[in-house]
Amino acid sequence: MAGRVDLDGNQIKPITICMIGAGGFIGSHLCEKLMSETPHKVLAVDVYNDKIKHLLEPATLAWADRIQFHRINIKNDSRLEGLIKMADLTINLAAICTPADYNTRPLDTIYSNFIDALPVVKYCSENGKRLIHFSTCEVYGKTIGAFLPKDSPLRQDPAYYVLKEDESPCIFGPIEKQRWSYACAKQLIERLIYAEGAENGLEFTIVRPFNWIGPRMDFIPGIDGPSEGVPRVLACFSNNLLRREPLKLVDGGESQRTFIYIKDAIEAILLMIENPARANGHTFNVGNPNNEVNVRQLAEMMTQVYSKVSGESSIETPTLDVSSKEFYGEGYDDSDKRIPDMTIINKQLGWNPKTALWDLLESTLTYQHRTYAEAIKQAMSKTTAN
Ligand SMILES: NC(=O)c1ccc[n+]([C@@H]2O[C@H](COP(=O)([O-])OP(=O)(O)OC[C@H]3O[C@@H](n4cnc5c(N)ncnc54)[C@H](O)[C@@H]3O)[C@@H](O)[C@H]2O)c1
Ligand SMILES: O=c1ccn([C@@H]2O[C@H](COP(=O)(O)OP(=O)(O)O[C@H]3OC[C@](O)(CO)[C@H]3O)[C@@H](O)[C@H]2O)c(=O)[nH]1
Repeated sequence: MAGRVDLDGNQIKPITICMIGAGGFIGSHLCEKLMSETPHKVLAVDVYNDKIKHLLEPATLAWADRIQFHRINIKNDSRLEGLIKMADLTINLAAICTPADYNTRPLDTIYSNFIDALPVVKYCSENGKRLIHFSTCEVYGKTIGAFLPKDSPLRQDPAYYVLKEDESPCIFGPIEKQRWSYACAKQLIERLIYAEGAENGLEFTIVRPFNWIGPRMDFIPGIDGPSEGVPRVLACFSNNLLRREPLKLVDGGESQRTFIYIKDAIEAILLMIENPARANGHTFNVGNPNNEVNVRQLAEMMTQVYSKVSGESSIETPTLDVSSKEFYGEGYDDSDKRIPDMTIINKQLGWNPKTALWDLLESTLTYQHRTYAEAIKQAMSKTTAN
């Protein structure tokens, strides 16, 4: 760790980071990276710590004096401002960010993604502290291309669907499509942060993740999360594969996504943390434009990869079509296609993603199989016995 330098050749000084939402999927990987590869300290704030337990215990771990867990709900805890004041940088990851919640719990979604983030922005601005805020690729909503006639040759032109931080519009559906409650709340907090930068000099960076996936993402229903819960697609499909049931394709599985391996994405965040002069004032897409599939192709690939890592053959009918109303309920809508433009992050931080989709699915599904296969077998045999 000695002699680490930033992208401009300057010595990197150890800093203290207040990481809100540190106990979640991204937070757990970021904490791991900061502990194992940097000298920085982390004040880890969350309501849960299961995903970072391995970093907190035992006290003999090499980084034991560099990470502290604070069980705090940022909705209503006066300790938050003190922690932000103690830190050089605040990273805010806290959010409700599973699509199944956006149309069924729209108020919680809006409060979580806008109202609860307000004090964080305010404390950073008032105390002259730097902020890295996690937004989402969903702020782009639908592509311009989605509104072109199905047979239009313009649909082949990247200008109509590649998503650019400083050019693309944010296109959401009507208000009764409550799916967009999340994207709209994220967009407004981005605008507020930008305005704090413009009017009050807040030093900020906004991150727009494009479907980061990997180990520890969400939960497996009935094992380490509620039986009726609906996580994001990686965990939904992992759950189906582990239980040997068909993978459910919402509205034909036609929506397209680009998936990036969490470990590649975390490299980008570390560059932002350690290169403030290059990252401040910017909004960055963080994704892998080379890993595009539609959801049906994702299901097929996951089925093949899971067979390989588990040694089990796939079931006779591997997928099942379901309507979005049946799966998510009233008010669901979808982003059609999400390809990140990489110009800004490339220019500012020289960062590029590395891992191909097949490879990231192989390491992720190996983890899912090792972590959950036995627990699922036991849970399923109990259900059969009852
Ligand atoms: N994973 C992705 O691909 C992705 C994509 C787009 C945007 N994002 C954004 O990145 C951030 C992190 O996402 P994630 O995938 O790690 O989600 P996650 O749900 O795993 O992590 C969020 C964490 O925030 C915590 N949290 C929520 N409300 C809180 C509160 N009031 N007080 C304290 N802690 C609270 C949760 O307990 C959880 O541990 C979110 O802001 C999300 O919108 C993620
Ligand atoms: O069993 C399932 C689950 C989902 N789908 C479809 O897969 C697409 C992707 O779904 P998911 O990963 O759950 O979420 P989104 O990509 O739509 O949204 C996320 O993007 C970033 C973030 O902001 C945070 O992670 C979040 O909002 C989608 O088309 C589902 O309908 C399926 O077919 N079967």
